[in-house]
Amino acid sequence: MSQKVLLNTKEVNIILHRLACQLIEKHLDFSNTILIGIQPRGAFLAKRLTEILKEEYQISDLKLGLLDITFFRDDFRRSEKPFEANQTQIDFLVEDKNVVFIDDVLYTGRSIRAALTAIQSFGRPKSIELLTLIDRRFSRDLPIQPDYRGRQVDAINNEKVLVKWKENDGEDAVYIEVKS
Ligand SMILES: O=c1cc[nH]c(=O)[nH]1
Repeated sequence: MSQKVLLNTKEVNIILHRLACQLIEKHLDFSNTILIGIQPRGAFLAKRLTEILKEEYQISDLKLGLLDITFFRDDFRRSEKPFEANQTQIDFLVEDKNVVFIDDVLYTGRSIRAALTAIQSFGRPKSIELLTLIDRRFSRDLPIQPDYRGRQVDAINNEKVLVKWKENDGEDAVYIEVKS
């Protein structure tokens, strides 16, 4: 197994700021917008973007929720091991809101398909967009594409993209891991 750096700490930081600015361009004061981090790893990205939007761009009216998709996965019944569910925390109405799903890696699109089903329990959003830090190009099983992307990467099937966050993994960085 070998690892190569795709994005270092500085590059991750620059991309986070760009993504925050792109969200501001589209959502202005965020009064009608809800950011939803897809559990588990999208939550780190969603929290980071929220911090940047609040602290560096003075967006005060931000609503951040976390969505667990475990029971909505299409392989849920196929797994031999029990899945471990994460917390869903959405403390506001989703009805008629502009929702932005936030996840770290977009790969097959199946997690986002599950999230589209899961969010329906909370109401009917006006719109749903997708923001991802890493878009693994040509890897999709479903017709799902990001509206905001940090970096697009062509990774082949024996490669895995690993996104690390300093609060959880000790550093902000993205690696490509090649299984030998
Ligand atoms: O490469 C991949 C694919 C899905 N999820 C990841 O975290 N990495």
